[in-house]
Amino acid sequence: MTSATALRLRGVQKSFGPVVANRDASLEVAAGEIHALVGENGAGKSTLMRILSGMYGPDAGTIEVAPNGTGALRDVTGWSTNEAIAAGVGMVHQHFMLVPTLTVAENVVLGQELTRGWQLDRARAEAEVRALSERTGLAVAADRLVSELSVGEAQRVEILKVLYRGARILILDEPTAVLSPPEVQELWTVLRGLAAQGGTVVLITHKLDEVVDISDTITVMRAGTTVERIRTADTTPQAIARAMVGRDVALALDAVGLPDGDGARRDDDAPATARGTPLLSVTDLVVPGARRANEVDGVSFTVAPGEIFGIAGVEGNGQTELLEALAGLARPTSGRIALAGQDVTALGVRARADAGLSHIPEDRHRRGLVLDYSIADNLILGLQHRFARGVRLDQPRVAENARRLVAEYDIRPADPSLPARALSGGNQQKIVIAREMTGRDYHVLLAAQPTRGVDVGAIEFIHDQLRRARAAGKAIVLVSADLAEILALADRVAVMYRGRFATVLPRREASAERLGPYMTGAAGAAGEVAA
Ligand SMILES: Nc1ncnc2c1ncn2[C@@H]1O[C@H](COP(=O)(O)OP(=O)(O)OP(=O)(O)O)[C@@H](O)[C@H]1O
Repeated sequence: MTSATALRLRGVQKSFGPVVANRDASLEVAAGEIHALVGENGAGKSTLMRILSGMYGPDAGTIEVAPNGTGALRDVTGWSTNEAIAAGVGMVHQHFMLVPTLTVAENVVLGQELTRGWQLDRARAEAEVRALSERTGLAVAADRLVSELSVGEAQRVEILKVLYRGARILILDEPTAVLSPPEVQELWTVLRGLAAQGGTVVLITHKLDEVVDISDTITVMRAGTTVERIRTADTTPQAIARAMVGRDVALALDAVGLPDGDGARRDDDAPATARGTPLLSVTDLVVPGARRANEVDGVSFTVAPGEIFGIAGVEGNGQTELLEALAGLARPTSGRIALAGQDVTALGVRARADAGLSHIPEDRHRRGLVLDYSIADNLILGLQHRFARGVRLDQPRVAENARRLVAEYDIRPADPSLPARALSGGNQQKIVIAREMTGRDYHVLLAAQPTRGVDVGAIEFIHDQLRRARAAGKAIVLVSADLAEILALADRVAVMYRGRFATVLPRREASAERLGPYMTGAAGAAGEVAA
């Protein structure tokens, strides 16, 4: 490696109470390099990067950084986030840290306010954010409220915010978990541009095809420590997976988007056609929204027992609102939703759950978990009435349920009394999946980004659970930004574009090549051709 070292971490140690998150972890990245940090859920990746970005101080070890990614290394051990930002080190977190009541532009300039007199110069902020958005190719509407954004859009705002602060060492924690393939390509262009100008990128991702695609070097973490450093050119996704997990996970690899012809596994156990009266029937559904007059603009479909209905599309085309309306979290202005023959359009969340609906929400922090509750309590969230004895919870049953699910879903650390907040992102996701797939006898499962942030081993497991649910005759609506995931699981695939289904295809006719133009609006219903 001829370039100068941009950052060096040595012997980093960090514990949270009894949990050792990092032990003797080391990392070295050269300036101008895109470096991937990989490892199983809970391996300690986020913690290590939070230490680098000043969010946590290490218990032991040293952090050295070349300010602005160039020049001599400086010992910055224990620095604050503000000091890190001033030295050009910025981190985009896995869970968003934006202020929902402010606009996109206000969030981006927050802390670096452009003032006019006493007031924020909103027009200037918006103009600057628009210019940055154009320069980087990260499309956002500068004047929109953050509370109205989909997770994919919020992700772009987080990246813009860090770039606005002049980051030269950019740390991204699973940035592509909610991005569709074209959005991922856009992000790669941004990162390559940054690296070409001498910037440095550390990327945490579970998608090993991305690692091979974008990184120059890789560090593998296992159980809190860094176990291997690899040059990307010398490795394969299979070898990286083996280093991460310590066993062969070849089966899961094609389901996470490794190219094999059309980029997805053929699902041989999929039923040729699912039969029977639909368990979910949606007719002319219209949901109002902030971006467009109708976020969901007249959508109709049915899902039969034993069928997985996949909804693909670029984030922000109404998928979020569609699922929220189906779950009872958003009110449609017109249309009808029937669940196992019962009209549930006017029912609330709880009544729909009782009618046989389960929901894995896309935003696990806002909708899926109470972070300060224990793992055990989160595993019965919304199901408390089923665990009641008189007016109290039947604690032995709650504990038994937690013990069983923690073991079955391999939730780590395996201590049900820990608050959900103390778990890594992927382990938090496993809590939501475990609860929604086992807690009630459901007919219909709404699964939004079900494998977001989970590692290859866990993806394999979750996909298996979804296939089992299908085999047991459930109707499943799967929304995923990951087209490979949709193609691996769905029996039919709809592409959502600007609030409508641009196409619905049986799996055997769906491929990345065929669906791509519908996702970008280049092809669509009535043969419209978008500008
Ligand atoms: N604030 C915290 N309080 C208590 N424990 C924590 C905290 N943050 C992390 N941990 C624990 O430290 C370990 C490492 O977590 P970390 O988030 O760094 O893992 P990760 O590799 O980023 O995982 P993932 O891929 O799931 O995001 C986990 O066991 C986690 O439960």
